[in-house]
Amino acid sequence: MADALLKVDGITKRFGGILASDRITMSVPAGELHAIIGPNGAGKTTLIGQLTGEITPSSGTVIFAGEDITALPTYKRSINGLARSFQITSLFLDMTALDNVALAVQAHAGNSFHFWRNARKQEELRAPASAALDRVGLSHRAHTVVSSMSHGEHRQLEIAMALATNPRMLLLDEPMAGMGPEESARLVKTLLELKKQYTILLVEHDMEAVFALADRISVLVYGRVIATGLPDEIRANAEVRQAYLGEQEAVVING
Ligand SMILES: Nc1ncnc2c1ncn2[C@@H]1O[C@H](COP(=O)(O)OP(=O)(O)OP(=O)(O)O)[C@@H](O)[C@H]1O
Repeated sequence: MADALLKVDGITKRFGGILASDRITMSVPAGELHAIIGPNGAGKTTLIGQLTGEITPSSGTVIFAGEDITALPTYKRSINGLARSFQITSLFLDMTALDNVALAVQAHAGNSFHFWRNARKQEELRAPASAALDRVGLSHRAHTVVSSMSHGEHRQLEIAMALATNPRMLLLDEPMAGMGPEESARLVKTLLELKKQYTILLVEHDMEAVFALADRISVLVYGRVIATGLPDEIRANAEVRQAYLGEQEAVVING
């Protein structure tokens, strides 16, 4: 797939005796929402970590937009346009939603910005921050202090912070985790909009969300990709059903 935006070639990661990534090869063309599913401990977070640069693979390469980024640190990958949604732990709880996103814009821009220095620079940070909040449906909460927002809103805010870095591709690690059905449904709607503009890699346990959103799905089991395909192909795949989807059958079959 010559025009893949992201190409992972033979990524392997060992933690002592555990093979957390076992020669993972996959590619995500521009414009695709690619979901990674698999049971607990399958190696999904380890894979994402190797894409963001937080974990160094034992072997294999990661190519993004035609460039070998395997050895690049996280901040350089972010500058290249590969953005991971921020973690809740990185939110400043006593600041407003808008200021949190503005700080993400500033962090991405590096030292060329000094956040509180003058009004014009503040506006340069706040305009893209405001646009990012709008894209995740949080405009009405822009001036709300983050500590008084719900868990679901925090997760939306993390995505807004990733969007504020003007990425080409978004890496989302379990964005629905800890959400109730209503919050999940709202986030699915948001992601349906975002997928029109961004290439997205989504790790998610919520099968209803995955099958509502994914263009293609890869299934990881014991660090190995056992299947990649269209949602219908994954639903029908006997090995996948046996390894993983059996327990999710009601959702998947009716999905
Ligand atoms: N830093 C580490 N040191 C040792 N073992 C690790 C480390 N990180 C992950 N592992 C192991 O690697 C395997 C894959 O873990 P990983 O967290 O990537 O799975 P996962 O699919 O994200 O799981 P979950 O769905 O529960 O989040 C597991 O066996 C885990 O215990």
